[in-house]
Amino acid sequence: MSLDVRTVTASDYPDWLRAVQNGFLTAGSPSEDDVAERLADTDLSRIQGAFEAGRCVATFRSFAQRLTVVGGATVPADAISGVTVAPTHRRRGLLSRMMATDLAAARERGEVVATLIAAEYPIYGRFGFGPATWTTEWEVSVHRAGLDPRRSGQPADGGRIEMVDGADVRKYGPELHTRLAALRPGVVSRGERWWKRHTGAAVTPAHEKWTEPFYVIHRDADGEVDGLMVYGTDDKWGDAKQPLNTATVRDLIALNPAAERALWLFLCSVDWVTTVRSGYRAPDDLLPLLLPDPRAARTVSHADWLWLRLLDVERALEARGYEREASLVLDVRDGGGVAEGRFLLDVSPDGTRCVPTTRSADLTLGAGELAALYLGDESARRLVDLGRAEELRTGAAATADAVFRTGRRPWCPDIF
Ligand SMILES: CC(=O)SCCNC(=O)CCNC(=O)[C@H](O)C(C)(C)COP(=O)(O)OP(=O)(O)OC[C@H]1O[C@@H](n2cnc3c(N)ncnc32)[C@H](O)[C@@H]1OP(=O)(O)O
Repeated sequence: MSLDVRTVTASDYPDWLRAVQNGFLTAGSPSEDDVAERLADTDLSRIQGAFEAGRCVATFRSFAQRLTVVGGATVPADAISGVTVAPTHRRRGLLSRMMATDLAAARERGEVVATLIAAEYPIYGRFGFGPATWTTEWEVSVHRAGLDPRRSGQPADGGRIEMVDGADVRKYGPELHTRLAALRPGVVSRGERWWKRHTGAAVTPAHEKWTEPFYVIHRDADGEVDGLMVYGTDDKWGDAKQPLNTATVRDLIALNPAAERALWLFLCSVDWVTTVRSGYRAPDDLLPLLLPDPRAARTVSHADWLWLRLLDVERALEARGYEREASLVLDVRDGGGVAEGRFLLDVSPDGTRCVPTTRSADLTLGAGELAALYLGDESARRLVDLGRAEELRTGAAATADAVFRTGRRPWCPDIF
């Protein structure tokens, strides 16, 4: 039977969406409302499908995104999502084919990186991606945390926590997120639909159950909104009538440590809440260490999160900021792909320059390893010790670490 791999049309879209849903192991088809709402927010020219006998058997989607890099600039990113191949058609190269088409188009459009959240670790390294941010989720036993149970949920520094509703979150959230993006490498842009979906103002897919969460904002002492938290609770009680609620954070944006601290302490002060589940946070979030007893926070998940693929090494390395001056020659291996080459990174008071060079290399590494270093999270020394990078000049890994690494780790709050 012949297989047609092509760009999807509006009439293909319901079946394409059904294939995505089924590929992610949810049976059935999406509702007409869900299809219509997603279609309105979709650039069909960036959606690929493989069709056989009139049925979609593989899916691939990309969309325009901005990624914050070290120093606060953003670069245009090719965000990849909805990658599925039906179990009947796996391991015949369909993903490889659609990925090659998409990355070539992204490079043509001038996008600097490609981004994705990997369903499984082993899938995307072969396509030049590397894990650029990691995430940690904690579960806090509130009674063990050593917090004074008599304290109020309000901060003592003049700031204020207010309970609000979904419409307030749609009002304050986008600007807060934009301000967060200027501060934190790894943050990716959020469209309007994200805010609607996460505040109950969009159609809920038939297979998902929407429950209204609680919404709170934090104001600083001048009344300016500088934090936001969305959390749900589960209404659990013990046999002897003890409250045993778990509060699970769905979203938490804090523009400064005071707001971050106030939001966590607020949640740990809600009566009946005995467990706080943090949601996916930066591995160096303030949460565990701000508690008097950080061991009350058990790590329940720690894993790779945002994967990156550099599409334009020169623009990518010139876009980010560096803590110190440097001159480093990187030999990047990319299987002949777009990141392949030898590049001189020159950081000086006059600015940053990254250009192809014939000078001898200091460090040689794969495209995925360069992606892992790019936002400052990975250590060049560790990559050399793992045998994934080679130091051609003594001290080059230490220089790379001094140049690339950051004080706080990059973090991507979103899944897409
Ligand atoms: C960004 C996102 O959307 S993440 C979501 C990814 N999707 C899923 O996890 C849904 C379930 N899985 C699938 O739909 C499919 O198995 C996919 C999309 C992961 C892979 O699609 P395929 O068409 O089978 O991949 P393709 O045939 O191009 O494989 C290319 C290579 O990757 C390897 N590979 C593919 N998937 C995996 C995997 N899950 N684990 C390990 N290796 C893998 C293949 O073995 C092949 O290796 P080879 O070149 O050495 O032979």
